[in-house]
Amino acid sequence: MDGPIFVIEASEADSMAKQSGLTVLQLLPTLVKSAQALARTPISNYQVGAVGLGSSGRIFLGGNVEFPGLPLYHSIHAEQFLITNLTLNAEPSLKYVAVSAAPCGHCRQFFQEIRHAPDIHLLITGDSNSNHNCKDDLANEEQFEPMSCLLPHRFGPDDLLDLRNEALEAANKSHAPYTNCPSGLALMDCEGKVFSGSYMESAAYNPSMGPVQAALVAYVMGGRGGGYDRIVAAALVEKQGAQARQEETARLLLNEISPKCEFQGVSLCFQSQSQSQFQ
Ligand SMILES: O=c1ccn([C@H]2C[C@H](O)[C@@H](CO)O2)c(=O)[nH]1
Ligand SMILES: [Zn+2]
Repeated sequence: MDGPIFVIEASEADSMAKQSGLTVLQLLPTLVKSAQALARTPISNYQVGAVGLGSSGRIFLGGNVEFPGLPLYHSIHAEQFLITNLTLNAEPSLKYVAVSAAPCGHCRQFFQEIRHAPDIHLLITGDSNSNHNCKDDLANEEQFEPMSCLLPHRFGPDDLLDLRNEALEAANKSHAPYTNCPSGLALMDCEGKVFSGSYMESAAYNPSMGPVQAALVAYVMGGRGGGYDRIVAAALVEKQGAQARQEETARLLLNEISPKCEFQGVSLCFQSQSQSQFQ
């Protein structure tokens, strides 16, 4: 039984384009309607279609999916469907996307996880009534907008990696003579400013200062009086198998004061007893 089509092979995409006298790029918006037809929208009856061209020349389709009886956040956006489709099919990278409606903020952020995200180009076709098959209205490359315009000042995986390096640097500055379990935590605010803190142990144990508290001191001092909700990401680096683990307690505190903060816990091996070997 032939089911709905979610992936078009490169050779098939080529011949489809040739048959319609189009380039493969121009073919994308003409497929948006087919992508919309893949949507499962029992709640909104609002069908979003997303069509993507990968570096292999394959074309991928995605539609939004809603689940009645559950909170709305269980829904899958068409863009997320598309990106998942690419991942499931091991597509190396996404180059161009045509989508029936402007992607929401979450989707723009979700696109950032893809390799070379700022270079992905996107075209918003409008609803299914707009006719991109029309020869006078053929999509050309300039009509596709780069993701860097759709989401300026991006927060991407590199930021989190930078944050991890900051946390590592802070861990190296720890004072942990009693457990030999150094740790460091770096926070990032919504402007991209980073605040880091190092673990400091006390001979009386309990007065020890956790890396999350130390980083929050840095934030309170340097964060221009802003609320904790301005903290968007945190990275913690600590020793693998540490007997004094910080991750759970750091998560607990940050979850409480800044629930939307993205948290990354990293446990790393020591190569020797020396803290300078921490990596
Ligand atoms: O970027 C967006 C925004 C919304 N939707 C879907 C979610 C829901 O099913 C419907 C109404 O919001 O549209 C998408 O697919 N992508
Ligand atoms: Zn969305």
